[in-house]
Amino acid sequence: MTTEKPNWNQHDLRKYDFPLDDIPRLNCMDPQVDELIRLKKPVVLTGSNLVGAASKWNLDYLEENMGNGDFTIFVSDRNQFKFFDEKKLAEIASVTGAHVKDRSKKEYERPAKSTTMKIREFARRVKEWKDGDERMYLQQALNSTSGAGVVQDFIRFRWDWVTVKQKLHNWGKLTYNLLLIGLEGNVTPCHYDEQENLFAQIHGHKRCILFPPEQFECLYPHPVWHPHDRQSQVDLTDIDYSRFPKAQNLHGVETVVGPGDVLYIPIYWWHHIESVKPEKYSVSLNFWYKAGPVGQVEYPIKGYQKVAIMRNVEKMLAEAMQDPEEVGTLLRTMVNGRF
Ligand SMILES: CC1(C)c2ccccc2-c2ccc(C[C@@H](CC(=O)O)C(=O)C(=O)O)cc21
Ligand SMILES: [Zn+2]
Repeated sequence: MTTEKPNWNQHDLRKYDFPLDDIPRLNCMDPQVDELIRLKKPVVLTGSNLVGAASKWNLDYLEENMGNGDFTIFVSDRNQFKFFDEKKLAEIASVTGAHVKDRSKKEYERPAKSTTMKIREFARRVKEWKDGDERMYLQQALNSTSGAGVVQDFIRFRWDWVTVKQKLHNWGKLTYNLLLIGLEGNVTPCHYDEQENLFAQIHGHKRCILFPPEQFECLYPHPVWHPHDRQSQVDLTDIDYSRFPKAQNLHGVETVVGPGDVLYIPIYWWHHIESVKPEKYSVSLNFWYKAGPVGQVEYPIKGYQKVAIMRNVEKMLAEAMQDPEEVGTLLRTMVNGRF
C-alpha cells in the first residue's frame, strides 16, 4: 500500500510539456521497497526517521549550531543552478595536444558562481530575500568539523537502518552527506550522478522530476569533457525542439518530498529538482554512495551500463586524438551511412 501523497495543490506546480507519472511512496518497512531499490527504480521512503534528529534544522537552529566555518554558497541571477565543474578545464588543458590551435581560452558561459559565507550572513540574506533578488544555494559537505550541535544530531541519524540498505544493495562506501539550503524557486537542472543517492528532505518541499538512464538520447547531455558534464543541454522549462527533437519522447516520474521523506535516486537516473512554495527555503541532506562492484554482467546490458560505456568511449577518443573537439567528427564519420 502506498502512504497518502500530501494533498498538494497541483495547480501551483509548473506544467511541463511531457507526461509525468507518480513515484511510489512506500513505508520504509514495506518489502516492495527493497525490490524497487534492487531494480534501481526510484521510490519515496516514508517513516524511516533516517534524519529524524535533524527535524529541528530550520535556519534559526542551523545559525546557532553550524559553527563559524565558511560555507560554500552558489549564487545565480536566475532560478537555475547549473553547476560548472572547474576541474574539467584543467583536464581539457592536460589532454589537448600542442597541435591544437589555442582554443583552451575558449569561454564557457559560467552560470552560477560560488562564494563563501558564514551561516549567520547566509541566514540573514535568506530572511531578507524577496522574489527578483539574486538567488543563493548553500551546498556544504557535512563532517566532524561542522558545528557541535549539528554533529550531535548527525551522530543520531538512523545509521543502523541506512547501513543495512547499503550492504543489502551492495552499494560502495558513503562518499558525502551534502547539506543543501536553497530558496523557494531554486532549480537544480536535469542531470545525473554516478552515485546511488538517498535524498533526505528536512525542511520545506522539493519537487523531484526523474527520468531513467534509457532516456539519455532525449536529454542530450553535454560532452563528458565539458564543465557541464552529466547535465542535460535541454532546459525542461523551455524546450528547444529544433535543437533537441527527441525531447518530444520524454516521459518522466515525479514526486514532491516533504520533511521526513527520503527519495531513492538510483545511480545514473536523471533528476531535475525544484524547491517549491509555500516555505521560503528548503533544507535537504543527501547520502551519496559509490557504485557497488560490477557483478556478473547480464545481457542485454542495462541502460545505465550503456551510459557508462558511452562515457568511456568519449574519454578514450578525446585522449587518443588529444583534442576533445575532434570526438564528434570522428564518431559521425564512424556511424553515418554505415550502421
Ligand atoms: C545545484 C547545487 C547546489 C550544486 C552547485 C554546484 C555543484 C554541485 C551542486 C549540487 C549537487 C547536488 C545538489 C542536491 C540535489 C539537487 C537539489 O536538491 O537541488 C542533487 O542533485 C543530488 O542530491 O544529487 C545540489 C547542487
Ligand atoms: Zn544530483
